[in-house]
Amino acid sequence: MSADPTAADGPDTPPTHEGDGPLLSVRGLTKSHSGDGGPVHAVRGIDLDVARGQFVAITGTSGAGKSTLLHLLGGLERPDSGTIRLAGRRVDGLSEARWAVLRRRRLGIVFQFFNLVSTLTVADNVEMPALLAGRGARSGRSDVRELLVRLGLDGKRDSLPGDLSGGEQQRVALARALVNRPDLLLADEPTGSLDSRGTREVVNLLSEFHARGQTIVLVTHDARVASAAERVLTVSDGRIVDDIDLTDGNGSAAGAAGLVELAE
Ligand SMILES: Nc1ncnc2c1ncn2[C@@H]1O[C@H](COP(=O)(O)OP(=O)(O)OP(=O)(O)O)[C@@H](O)[C@H]1O
Repeated sequence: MSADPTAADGPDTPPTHEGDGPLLSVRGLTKSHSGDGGPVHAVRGIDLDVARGQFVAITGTSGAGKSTLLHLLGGLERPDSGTIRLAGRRVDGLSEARWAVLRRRRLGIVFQFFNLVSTLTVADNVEMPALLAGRGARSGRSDVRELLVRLGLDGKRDSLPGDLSGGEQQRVALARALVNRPDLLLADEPTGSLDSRGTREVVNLLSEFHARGQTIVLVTHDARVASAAERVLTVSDGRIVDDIDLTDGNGSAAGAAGLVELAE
């Protein structure tokens, strides 16, 4: 992995080596939104470590603060206090421009609504982040081809997003998020607008990428989706109130049961 181009550390930050410690480390994270009746304390002091390769699902009732937390982790919103470290480097104080670089090079983000460019083909949508990250078109294209094949979308490479099913569009969004081989995939309700078939497709792909070592942090309302993860956090009123390890002790997700359920 190349040196972090976005280093935001001040002199107080001890040097760390990538690979040491958790991929993601959050301490004392808080965030309020301004609401009509005063500040809404969406995130109220979250501590969280996510190991490399871990698949973490964040669940909780509506308004619990899940999306705000995910947005903070992706630099889409700024914390009021607390620290976020990615691969040992503090990133919470990065400028907009540096967050943009970080997102392009090291993060993949998927949302409920796929945010594809409607006038670009599937292949061009997927290739876009590789081009934006300054990777040569040729290496970008071979990665795009490989991803489209792996995601079962090769036959759709020249289609426009509007001609695809919801599940297919989310697979394109997933391919776009993964094309730069991100350290961390963040997903906010990625199955929230899909039917059960689309949900199954996306969950199976997430499980497959996790099995290949992809670190994933996913927000979901859907217990079946959460059960594909190996660790499930419950957020309530801006705090983590439960942290369950679903692995069976051998490193494999007990959530395979969830996949079976989805496949029926
Ligand atoms: N931009 C905003 N401005 C004002 N309040 C906000 C904003 N975004 C979120 N909130 C409030 O912050 C709290 C947490 O919202 P958040 O969207 O993080 O919760 P959530 O758990 O993701 O909910 P849902 O599952 O419904 O998406 C809620 O009370 C919400 O109304």
